[in-house]
Amino acid sequence: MSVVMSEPAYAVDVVDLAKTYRGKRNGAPVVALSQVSLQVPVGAFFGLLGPNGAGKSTLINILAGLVLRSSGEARVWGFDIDRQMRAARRAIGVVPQELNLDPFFTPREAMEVQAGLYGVPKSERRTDAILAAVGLSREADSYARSLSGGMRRRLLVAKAMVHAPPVLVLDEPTAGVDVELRRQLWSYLRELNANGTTVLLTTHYLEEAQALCDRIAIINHGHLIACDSTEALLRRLDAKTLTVTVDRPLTRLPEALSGFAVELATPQKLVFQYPPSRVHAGEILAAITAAGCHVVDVTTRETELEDIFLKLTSDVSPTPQPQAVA
Ligand SMILES: Nc1ncnc2c1ncn2[C@@H]1O[C@H](COP(=O)(O)OP(=O)(O)OP(=O)(O)O)[C@@H](O)[C@H]1O
Repeated sequence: MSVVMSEPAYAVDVVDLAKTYRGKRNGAPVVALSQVSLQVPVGAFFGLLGPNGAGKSTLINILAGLVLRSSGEARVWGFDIDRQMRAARRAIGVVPQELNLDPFFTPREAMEVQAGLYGVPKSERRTDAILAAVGLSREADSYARSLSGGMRRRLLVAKAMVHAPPVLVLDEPTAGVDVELRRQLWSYLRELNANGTTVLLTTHYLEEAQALCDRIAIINHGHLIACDSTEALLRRLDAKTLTVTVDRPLTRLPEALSGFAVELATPQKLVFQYPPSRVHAGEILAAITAAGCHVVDVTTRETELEDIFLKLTSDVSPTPQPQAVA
């Protein structure tokens, strides 16, 4: 079954989405999502980031039809998740966080069962091709219980792709996957994305989001606190670090450097923090020379997503607001 659905305005469109879980054993209700609005463009590689308990799984489980929203709107590939539920579910493939595989099914059997669930005609099934793409051809007929954690994770990705959905959603796809397999999975996801699949993933790994995603949304305590292109998010901090080793020990900062945010990390090492949009590293190096020092070594550190993430998530209050319970 190929993707014949016409192209919508957005692959995923969420408006004012809110979810409050009933409290467990008469406990207070838990606000998991609060008025979240975001759009995932068609063809995007979109990262949903946030600390533990931020509401990431709740959001994707609502899109997948596994959790009922309390209020707001959600569309997958233009289909309303309630009013056009069947079409919305066909448009999405979900790779869950838990490795929930039947241990007595082989990967081939698991794929066939999944294809049957989605009503994919036998002639249109691509079991072998998908298993090959995720590197599981050799294990196609082994019991799932004999697969390693990384292989199981890849089988889950393969299962989510049986009905060739235009949108693939992955909840923490590389949790517990070793570096080598993580790279393999990344390259498979990149390939899928390059071939037109819109990918939405949640991750704790900022490095992962930075490496893969062209757009990133950050949620914290159920609130959307940023949604931008990865590049713009990185630019937002406008901060770089330049570490300069000079040829002689300094007892104090030279006068010529007083206009910079700089500190002496060691007698021969100066650490500068500067906004690259307004200050060029060359100006700093020229000032060091003007101060009578020779530069022996220079290193720079770019802003990383982690810096922005820490900055953004540190100033949002965790106080949950009681709302209507679904
Ligand atoms: N079924 C449930 N019943 C009650 N509370 C829930 C339920 N599922 C999630 N929650 C709560 O909702 C909040 C958001 O949880 P969610 O799993 O969506 O976060 P997350 O960002 O995916 O976290 P993690 O990264 O740890 O998976 C948390 O406070 C969580 O305890």
